[in-house]
Amino acid sequence: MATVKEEALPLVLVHRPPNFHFPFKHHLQTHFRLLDPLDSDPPESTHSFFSCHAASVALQTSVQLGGKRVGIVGLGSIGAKIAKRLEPFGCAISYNSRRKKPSVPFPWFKNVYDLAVNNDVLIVCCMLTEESRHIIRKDIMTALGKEGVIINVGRGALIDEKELVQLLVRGELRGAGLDVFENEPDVPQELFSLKNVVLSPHCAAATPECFDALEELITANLHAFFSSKPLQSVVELE
Ligand SMILES: NC(=O)C1=CN([C@@H]2O[C@H](COP(=O)(O)OP(=O)(O)OC[C@H]3O[C@@H](n4cnc5c(N)ncnc54)[C@H](O)[C@@H]3O)[C@@H](O)[C@H]2O)C=CC1
Ligand SMILES: O=CC(=O)O
Repeated sequence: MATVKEEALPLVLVHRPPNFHFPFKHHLQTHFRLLDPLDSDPPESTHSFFSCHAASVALQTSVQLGGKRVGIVGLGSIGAKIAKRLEPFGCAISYNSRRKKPSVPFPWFKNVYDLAVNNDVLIVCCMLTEESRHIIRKDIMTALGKEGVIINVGRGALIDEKELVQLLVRGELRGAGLDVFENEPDVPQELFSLKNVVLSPHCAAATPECFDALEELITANLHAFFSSKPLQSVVELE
């Protein structure tokens, strides 16, 4: 059997191209379920502050999406599409990324603390690296304030989960929508009994359409690679 020396293998990293269609309906359902009090049909796997309570309770505790200041942590492929869909609801979008993106019209905050101070909602969708681990620390969540809502569809370890749970338990955050957890599949028990939290089991991308699209992308990249053609969505290492 022919063998290839490890050092002879070229390493090419690819990621999803900007036009890669994730099932954003699903992603945004995750967000809107938390933010839209009119949503009355969450899957059974989730419990919702807004939808699992009597209408009278929900009325006192509803959050209106329109007009909210939404800060996006990581304005990549997913973040940009979330912004595009939130704008028509009248949300004021701003973002944090390592560098300002010249083609993006939204205000950029150089650090996550300032983003938190200036927003009502934080949506976390940056990649997890050593640099971004616990990018959402206690002081960031405290800066967001008691009326603040945090949504995480990126990776659990982007948020200091212990601190998040404590703040939610003590009512020092208004709510959270979490698709990802720091030690999956373990989810902190406290979260299950909180009424101001929406949980989903890391399923924001789990649709047949998404998996078909991923398969197509991987196949196209392999074809391109073995025919010495340009690959789609090559990761530029900085
Ligand atoms: N919950 C789920 O099912 C899914 C979760 N994901 C997660 O969402 C992440 C984002 O996905 P895409 O938007 O497709 O990736 P992307 O690569 O297009 O965007 C990631 C963004 O994060 C930014 N970023 C990296 N380090 C940062 C830092 N230290 N501070 C601020 N921003 C930083 C990058 O500049 C980039 O704009 C993925 O890395 C993955 O972990 C992705 C798909 C499904
Ligand atoms: O979490 C899922 C992913 O595709 O990344």
